[in-house]
Amino acid sequence: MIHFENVGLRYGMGPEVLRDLTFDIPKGSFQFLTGPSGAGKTTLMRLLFMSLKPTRGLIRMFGRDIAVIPGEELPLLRRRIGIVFQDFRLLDHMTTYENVALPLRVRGKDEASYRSDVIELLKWVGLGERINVLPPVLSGGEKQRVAIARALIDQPEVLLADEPTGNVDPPMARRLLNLFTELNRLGTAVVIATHDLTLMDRVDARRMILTGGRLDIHD
Ligand SMILES: Nc1ncnc2c1ncn2[C@@H]1O[C@H](COP(=O)(O)OP(=O)(O)OP(=O)(O)O)[C@@H](O)[C@H]1O
Repeated sequence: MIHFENVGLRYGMGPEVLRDLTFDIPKGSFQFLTGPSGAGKTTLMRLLFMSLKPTRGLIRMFGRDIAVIPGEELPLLRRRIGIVFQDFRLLDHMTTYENVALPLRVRGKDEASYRSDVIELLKWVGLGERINVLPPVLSGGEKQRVAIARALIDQPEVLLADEPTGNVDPPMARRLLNLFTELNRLGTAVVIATHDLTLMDRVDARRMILTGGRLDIHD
């Protein structure tokens, strides 16, 4: 579903941050992306979301070479991907409920068809009491859970989550991990960037380890 071949990336005239990355993300697979701080995890997530283009090599997303995809088609391809950014990127003028419902609204779905699903998911991530508030009054951990709910609500083909448990306590981290494994069971390919070893030890999943811009994969 996603294919990288000899991919390299540098920012501006700087050194290569990612080097010679060759790997596949198969349909329905589950993988952790890990490595020391500054190794390039967020950069790789941005390549996977097509918000950065590689400076060399080939990337195929859903069978298409991203170098030749017209810019106006990218938003459509990105809709097949759920993403949790490290900085959450919630819309501050919309309530928790509206933020989570947004991907469904963008698709033109009728609110009556999804309202109860959105509320159920918000309850599952512990935000049942925060449904009608605006993001600026939420804590960091609450914002993170809204961002996760928004990424999951439409059962994307791929889920990319950058440190999705970085702001929550261990029981909530386990609960969120259960949500990711359940989504994966339903067919979504999941990529979770994390430093959290105890989290990784809970799932028998592929580990993609970035060190100094190079990738090692342990199946
Ligand atoms: N916009 C940018 N311009 C220039 N250099 C950048 C930019 N973003 C990241 N870098 C550099 O690229 C390297 C990889 O950064 P990246 O954020 O991808 O690492 P990371 O593994 O996600 O780190 P962390 O675990 O601390 O979040 C770092 O050396 C960083 O300084």
